[in-house]
Amino acid sequence: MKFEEFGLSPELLSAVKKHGYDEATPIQEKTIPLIIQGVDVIGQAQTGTGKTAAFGLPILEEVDPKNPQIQALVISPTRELAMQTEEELNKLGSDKHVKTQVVFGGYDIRRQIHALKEHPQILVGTPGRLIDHLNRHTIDFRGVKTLVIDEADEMLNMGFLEDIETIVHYTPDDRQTLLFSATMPDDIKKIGVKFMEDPEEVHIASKGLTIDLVDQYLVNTREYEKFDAMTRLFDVEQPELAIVFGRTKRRVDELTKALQLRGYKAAGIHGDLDQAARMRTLRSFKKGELQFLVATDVAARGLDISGVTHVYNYDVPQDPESYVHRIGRTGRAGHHGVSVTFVVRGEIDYLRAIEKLINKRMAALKPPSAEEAHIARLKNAKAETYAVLGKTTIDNVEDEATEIANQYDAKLIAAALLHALSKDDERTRPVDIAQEKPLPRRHSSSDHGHNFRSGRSNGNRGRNGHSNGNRGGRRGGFKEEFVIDRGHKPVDRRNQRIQARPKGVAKAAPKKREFKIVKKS
Ligand SMILES: Nc1ncnc2c1ncn2[C@@H]1O[C@H](COP(=O)(O)OP(=O)(O)OP(=O)(O)O)[C@@H](O)[C@H]1O
Repeated sequence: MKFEEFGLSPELLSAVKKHGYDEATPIQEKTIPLIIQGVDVIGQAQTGTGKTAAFGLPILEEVDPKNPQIQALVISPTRELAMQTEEELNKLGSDKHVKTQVVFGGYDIRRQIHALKEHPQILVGTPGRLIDHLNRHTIDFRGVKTLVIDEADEMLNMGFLEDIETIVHYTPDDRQTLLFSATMPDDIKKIGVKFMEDPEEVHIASKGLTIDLVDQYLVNTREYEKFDAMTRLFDVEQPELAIVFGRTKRRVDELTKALQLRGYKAAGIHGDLDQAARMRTLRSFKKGELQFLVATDVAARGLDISGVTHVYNYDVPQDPESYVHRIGRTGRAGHHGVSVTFVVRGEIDYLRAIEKLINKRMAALKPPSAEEAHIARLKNAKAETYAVLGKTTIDNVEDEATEIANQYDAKLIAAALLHALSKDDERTRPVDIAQEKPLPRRHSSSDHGHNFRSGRSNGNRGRNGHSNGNRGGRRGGFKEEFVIDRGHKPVDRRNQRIQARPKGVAKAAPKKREFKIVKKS
């Protein structure tokens, strides 16, 4: 279906064209007309299939650029995703002169307050910072006509739910509410429906939850062999741009250091890094200056980085939905991708739960041996040698080149080049990665990952926030003392409450929250 058929205004159609969109994707085709009609919508479609524009375009259609109020609010789970969504809405709305703004933690709030005085019509934000602004009366949601809860199943899970309830209380009752995600477990959907009125559900039917464009493999391995298995695969597969997911922040730090030690261009991203460092890393990765982005689940949802060819799950994700989102960072917008998930004995139940959710068996991949990896590196070094020779001239190095050629045999010189380019020594350096125990046994393989047996796994130290998926007790069987706005530093909100409501909003202030570590037995 062509975008013209939606009856969108010419300013939006020109922006869509500039964006290079020709045909609407299935989720766009189904949801755009409904949203324009004002219906509440639950939109579920596979990763990378254009859900942002599916809610963005109809919102932009309805926004009045002459009205200075915030007319649409989009809540996102991570800062990076909030930024990306705002950028996309900004581009699509630029010809219509719609003002957009993003607010998230880790940045000077005064600057955001200053920018809010420009009166954006669309605001995108992460829950923690939106609540900060509500506390300070620096945002007013009385003009909100449409509320979007993006990555809705994540946002309505225990870790975020209270924040969402708080924010929703500040928006008008007659607003339109939209929930979007690639995954939507029934129990979470039931919670979402409470914020909606007669919602229409749009589920783009497909064989499975994951995109067919991603070839999904698994590697059965042992914990102590995992890193070598993964790097040997790198040497054989030569991924152009890859994301490696680790379960915890410590894991991400260790993997990043170890990859760097072995000469890979890698950098890590997780919630304990300051925002400037996170953004720097993401920018370098997008520019292709890094080959590997090592990340916790902070990068699992929504991030649209073109050219990601491979996703490696160094640790099997704790909940199956997380798997869908992680591997959805590749195979986007019609491109092909590969995912590899490493599974240690004792975590097979998790693999089965994933396979059940995605309705697909992953193909087992035998990790390359040290010899096979060496041969692959040599093959690449040979290709590189020819490429280098093809563009090398004697200019500027004549004397030195003659000196070396007089002393050494040509074969030896070629061997030196091959050794240097294959990085054989670097690639086999010993590294130090703490061995983690497997995840605790799954309680049930039919619960879609939302009801794990109690207690922490040894690898998941308590306040890891998003990285262990145990934010609110629902998944991990314990309540955390800290609420984490995904990717933010832990915020102790035990004594925090909303102090006041914006004028004229007759909603009860939410109850004081108490977060304690409570191990369920
Ligand atoms: N109609 C279209 N034609 C071509 N490309 C599109 C179209 N709509 C969106 N895209 C592009 O597809 C990519 C994925 O879109 P988007 O990030 O909205 O996916 P998503 O469904 O929200 O994914 P996720 O579930 O991972 O958040 C983006 O680069 C976007 O610009």
